[in-house]
Amino acid sequence: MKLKVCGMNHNPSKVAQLRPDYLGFIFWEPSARYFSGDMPKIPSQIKKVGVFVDTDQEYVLEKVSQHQLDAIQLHGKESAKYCQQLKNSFLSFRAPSRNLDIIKVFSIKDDFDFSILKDYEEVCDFYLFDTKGKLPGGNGYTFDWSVLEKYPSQKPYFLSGGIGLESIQDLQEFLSSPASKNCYAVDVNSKFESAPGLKSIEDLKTFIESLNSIRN
Ligand SMILES: O=C(O)c1ccccc1N[C@@H]1O[C@H](COP(=O)(O)O)[C@@H](O)[C@H]1O
Repeated sequence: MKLKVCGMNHNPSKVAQLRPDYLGFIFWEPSARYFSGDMPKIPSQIKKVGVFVDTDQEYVLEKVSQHQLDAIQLHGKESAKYCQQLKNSFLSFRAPSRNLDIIKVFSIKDDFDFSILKDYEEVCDFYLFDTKGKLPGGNGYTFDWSVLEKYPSQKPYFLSGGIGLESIQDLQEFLSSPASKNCYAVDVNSKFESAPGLKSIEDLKTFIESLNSIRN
């Protein structure tokens, strides 16, 4: 099980020392976690993810290039066509040896119509399931993960939305259930903060230890 820590702002280098698989940077200006600084040096094995919400493709590509992003997380209502166009544009301006993964987010309230995924199957690399809330993301609430029992795809997905230290037992149960078959990564954000964008290193350490014990 991979781990993504999102909403990097004030202490990304400290979080990077914990060696998560992914670090997320929010490029949606209204967010309290909006990242506008210089990218610190991050070990190359940690993938840098840019999080965008219904924005111009030029802006996305500019950030990809400026910060050498490895993946983009599309956290709005981006269409499958938008995802395809982004991938094509990226391929046309980047050396083919570099990759850009597209993570398309879908927000879940009580139930979810998985038929919507059909259009995205060919044009993104991962899905991410978050909780529907007032904001596009970072709401800090979990959704009922049993919805994923009906997940119809083989595509790996990130499990997100309000995951915190108190979620460990639920995670353990979920990850040993058939519903988690294609769960590729756990994504954490606001539940590990003492202020927006300032991650609690001690809490993350505790979480990583627990996640590792579930993984083994
Ligand atoms: O965190 C934000 O401010 C944010 C703003 C706009 C889009 C996405 C955002 N965060 C993403 O939301 C999920 C869930 O976060 P949480 O655990 O509920 O706080 C996470 O993937 C973040 O990348």
